[in-house]
This record gives sequence, C-alpha cells and structure tokens, in this order.
Amino acid sequence: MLRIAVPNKGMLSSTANEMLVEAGYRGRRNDRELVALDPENGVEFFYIRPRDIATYVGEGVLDIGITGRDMLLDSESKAQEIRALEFGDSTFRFAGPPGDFNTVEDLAGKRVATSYTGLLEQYFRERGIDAELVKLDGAVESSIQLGVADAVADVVSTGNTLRQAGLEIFGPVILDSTAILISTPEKVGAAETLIKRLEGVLVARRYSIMDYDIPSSRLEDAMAITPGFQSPTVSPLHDEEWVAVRSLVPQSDLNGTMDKLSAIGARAILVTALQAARM
Ligand SMILES: Nc1ncnc2c1ncn2[C@@H]1O[C@H](COP(=O)(O)OP(=O)(O)OP(=O)(O)O)[C@@H](O)[C@H]1O
Ligand SMILES: O=P(O)(O)OC[C@H]1O[C@H](OP(=O)(O)OP(=O)(O)O)[C@H](O)[C@@H]1O
Ligand SMILES: [Mg+2]
Repeated sequence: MLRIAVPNKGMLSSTANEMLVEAGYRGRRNDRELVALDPENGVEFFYIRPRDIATYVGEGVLDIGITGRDMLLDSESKAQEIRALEFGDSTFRFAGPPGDFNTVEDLAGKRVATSYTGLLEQYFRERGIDAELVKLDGAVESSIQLGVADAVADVVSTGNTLRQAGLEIFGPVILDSTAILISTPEKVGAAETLIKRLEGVLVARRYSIMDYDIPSSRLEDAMAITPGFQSPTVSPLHDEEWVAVRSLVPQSDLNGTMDKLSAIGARAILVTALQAARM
C-alpha cells in the first residue's frame, strides 16, 4: 500500500486534493479527515501540515508527498524533489521598511523575522552574512511594526500582504518556490503509477488537441508550428494534395497557433479539450 502525504491546510491543500481526484484517486471528504484509505488504487492518504511533510517522507514513514519547494529546503529532510506540480508558485523575498535596506549585506547585525529559519541560515552562511534570525510561525509581516525585527524574509505571491504592512522588497530573489512531489530514492519506484497519473493531469491541463487540414506542400512548415510531443499524426485525405494533422498544442497560445497555421494555408482548424492523458 503506497502511503501519500497531502497538505491538510494552507495554500496547497485544495489544489493538491483536486489534482489527486483528477488523477483518479479518492479525494479528501472533509477538512477534518486525517487519514483516508483508497483500496481500489492501493494507496493510503495522510493529511498533514505542509511543513511536516518533508519530515515524514524523509524518514521513510510515508512514501511520497506534496509540499512546497521552500518547505523541503527549509527542512533537514533527506527527501528529494521528484517534479514540480505547476501550482502554488511563489517567491521567497526579503522586505523591510522603505529605504532601510538596499542589499542583503545591509542585513549584517540586523534582526530578520521568518518562518523559514533553516532556509535563511543556509542562505546567510553561504554568503558570510551575520544576521540574527527571529523565528515566527506566521504573519511575519507584522514583526517589524511590533519591534521584534528589522526586516523579514517571507513567501510573496501577489505582494499584497507586504504592501498592506507598508514594507518594500529588497535584494535578490532568495528562492522561486512551487508545489512539488517529494520522495526518497528507496521509495520513488513504488510511486511510479502515482507520478505518471499526476503527469497526465498536468498534460491534460496544459495541452489541447488540434486538428487541421494542410496542403502537403506546406506540411513541414506546419510541423514547425505544431511539433506535438513526439510526432504529430499525419493522415492522407481523399484529395491527395492535402493531409490531415492531429497534434497536441499548448493551451497558452491556441489562437496564436491557429493564426500561424491559417497563414500558411491550413483549413478546418479544430481544437478539442483533453480530458485525461498518459504520456
Ligand atoms: N500566497 C501564496 N501563494 C502561493 N503559494 C503560497 C502562498 N502562501 C504560501 N504558499 C506556499 O504554500 C506552501 C505552504 O504554505 P502555507 O502558508 O500554506 O503553510 P503554513 O504557513 O504552514 O500554514 P498556515 O499558513 O495555514 O499556518 C509553501 O510552500 C508556500 O510557499
Ligand atoms: O504576496 P501575497 O499574495 O500577499 O501572499 C503572501 C502571503 O501568503 C502567505 O501567508 P498565509 O496566509 O499563509 O499566512 P502565514 O503568514 O500565517 O503563513 C505568506 O506567508 C504571505 O504572508
Ligand atoms: Mg502560510
């Protein structure tokens, strides 16, 4: 039985659960549920705090988990990133009162509040900066106003929380974070089906199927516009001067792709949503 760790609350929990449901697993039935058996799929889900997931997976008690890259790096876990899951994007940044800091070196001798002391200790150690870390559980943006810190290091998405606290970002991006699958080399093999299913969900979310007819003489140009994943399907048509093409295309620029195909003579361009995929 594969044991999977899923965030029980916070920014990643609902999307992580939705992805698992799309991948054919039993979802979490209510937000108090801590363990759920999915015997049809041979898996058991453990709903735990996102911050603790790297610990359980790193110890080998749970086989695979979904957490944030920042949380994995903040932990001392042996777990490794298997792949990004294309949600929960954020950056990890320094911020302070406007004008107080320009560079990270300005933090020497200052107090920096964060929930990610593991990550920050390593960051300062690597750069030889001697700053004092103030460990807080959350809402670190208030720490400066409350007088316990001079600067903060925290997760930034829209930047609204920092703006509301009257703080300004400074220094380079500490980390680009996103939701990831984590596991250990000993356990990752057993999770192959789960990984493949989740990759299928990502493909279905990212791609659509595009069908079109094109004069055979323009086929090579069309292949350059819609190269597909491996190689598009090309079928003969009754009119031998034309062929039909079916290819996977990124959803991000469907209309741009259709414009380009149309400009080289493609006709009857049809786009169909992908419901599921296994690559
Ligand atoms: N506003 C956000 N946008 C995108 N990702 C975010 C945001 N806030 C947090 N995250 C990411 O979500 C993951 C879990 O953080 P989250 O804030 O949900 O957990 P937490 O701080 O332990 O829980 P809580 O905030 O409920 O106490 C982290 O990897 C973090 O980078
Ligand atoms: O840039 P924004 O879009 O405003 O998002 C960033 C905020 O989101 C998270 O807070 P969360 O709600 O998880 O609270 P927490 O600080 O208590 O973890 C994070 O800690 C930031 O405070
Ligand atoms: Mg949080």
